[in-house]
This record gives sequence, structure tokens and C-alpha cells, in this order.
Amino acid sequence: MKNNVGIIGAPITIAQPNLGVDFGPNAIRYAGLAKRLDQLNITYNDYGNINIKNEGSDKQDPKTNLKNLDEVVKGNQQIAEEVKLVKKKGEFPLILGGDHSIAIGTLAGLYEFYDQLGVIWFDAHADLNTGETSPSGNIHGMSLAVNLGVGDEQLTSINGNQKKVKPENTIIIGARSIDDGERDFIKEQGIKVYTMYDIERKGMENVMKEAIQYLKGRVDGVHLSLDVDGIDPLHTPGTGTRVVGGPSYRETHMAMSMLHDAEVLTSVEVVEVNPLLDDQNKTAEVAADIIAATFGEKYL
Ligand SMILES: NC(=[NH2+])NCCC[C@H](N)C(=O)O
Ligand SMILES: [Mn+2]
Ligand SMILES: [Mn+2]
Repeated sequence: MKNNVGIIGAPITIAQPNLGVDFGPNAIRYAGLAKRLDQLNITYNDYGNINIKNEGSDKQDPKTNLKNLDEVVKGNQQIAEEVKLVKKKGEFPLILGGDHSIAIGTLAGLYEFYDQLGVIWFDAHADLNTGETSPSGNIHGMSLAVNLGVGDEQLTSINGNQKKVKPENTIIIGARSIDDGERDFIKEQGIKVYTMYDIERKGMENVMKEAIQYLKGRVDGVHLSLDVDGIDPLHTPGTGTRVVGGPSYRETHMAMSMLHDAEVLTSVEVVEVNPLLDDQNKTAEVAADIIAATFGEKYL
């Protein structure tokens, strides 16, 4: 079902301040991604890294409150085109970030292949800011809002000026750092969010059961957008916006195995691995483990 996988490296770094996240795709490859897929008998084509120019002035535009907008738009247009090519070949897209702004490009490329695309946004953050609400001007904190059709028009109109996903098809898991504007956004749009409080009280297993059941009843595809800062920074120190108190390696791994076993995923992306902030590529290794779990790797 997941044969063939199309691997795309999407090294955007300028939608956040910590250079080095552009090395994320190769760090995940060096952690043994190909070998893991081979062992699962999953065939793949690795298309390498998209040639993205990470050249912004890094200044916040006084009008839009965004940093490096034009460059982030260009990079995401390139990503959308590449994702479309992979989909047209009938392959399962596996996108390696890059900062979380790349989800703008991936979903812009994916949405036209589905009637009701679901999204699981596994993240410490909600990434639901806009130019008005963002405390930082960093576009990686706005990518889910953009996909819901809210934000700067240059971003929301990539590959078609429309919502790439519907709020009722979106589930955020692992959130523990939500800005005031994002809180309002979640309430207004009625987005399903499992914060760390919910995960702690219900247990990750029940949260995933609920999420899977909810999506199964309403969507014809599920994109997993996994920000490695969603995992507790004890396990994933190599990322730019760490937040304490996340799900453990084990809880996350189990959640991914559950997604595999439920056969719901139709594309996967892993973002925000930053080797320059890491400890001996530990974070990329966790990312590779997580990806392997979504493709069905088991202990026994
Ligand atoms: N994809 C991420 N790591 N996002 C972090 C966002 C942090 C903060 N909420 C902001 O908007 O600036
Ligand atoms: Mn995050
Ligand atoms: Mn994120």
C-alpha cells in the first residue's frame, strides 16, 4: 500500500531564526532511513533535496509583520510542485524538513488529490498565528493557519487560492505552547486539539484511538505533519523551539505504530530537525525511528 515511497528533502530554514534546519533532511537520511525502508521491503525513490534559496534579509516587514515572506513563498511553491509530481506517479509522499513552514507547500501540493484531506498536526505548538497575532514574525508558526486559508494571501494562494484543509478535518496532538491569538483561532474554527493535559489524562493510546476513529469516518486521506519539537526535548534536543513536558519517545512511537496499523496515513512529513543544535544526531535518529514506525516497523 505504501509502495512506492517518494522521498523529498525540503530544506527551508528562513521561516524561523535558527540556521541549520536545512541540514535536517540529510541528517535523517544519515540516521539510516533508507535501510529501515529496505528492511520493511518498502521500495522508494529518493528525489534528493529541493534546491531552495534560503536568502532572506531576516527583517520583519512593518506592513505584514512577516519575516522573509517572498523567499518562503518561493520555497513552498517549489515544494508544492515536487509533491504533485510524486503524487502523480502514484507514490506515497515522505517529506523531510526543513522548518515547519514547509507544510504550506506540502499541503498545497497534496490537497487537490483528495475530496476531504485530514491532517494530524503533531506539535508542541499550534502554528496558528497570523501576521497580526504572531509574537515573532516567523512563518513556521503560521503554517497551519495558512493551510486553513487564513494568513497572507501570497501564502494562502500557493497552488490555488483556497483552504487546503478544513478545520473539522484537522487534529492537533501534543500542544503545550499556544499563543493568545492561536487560542482564539482554535475556538473560532472549532479545531480538535489534544493538549498535553488531555494526553496525560486520557493516555496517548486513547487519544490516538479517538483521533483515528474521528478521521476514519470523514476523510479520504490523512497527512501526518510531525514537528519533532512535539516530542519531549529530552529525546529531541536538536530543534529550535523546544518546549518541556511533551510525550515521551515511547508514547510518540506507539502513536505512530497505531497510525500505521489503522492504515489511515497517505503522506508523512517530519520537520524541524536541526543538526546544529543536536547532540550526536540523536534527534534525527528519533525522527528515523518515528518514520519507520509509521511505515510499520515492529519489535517482533
Ligand atoms: N513550527 C514551530 N516550531 N513553531 C514554533 C512557533 C512558536 C511561536 N508560537 C511563534 O509563532 O513564533
Ligand atoms: Mn513546534
Ligand atoms: Mn510546528
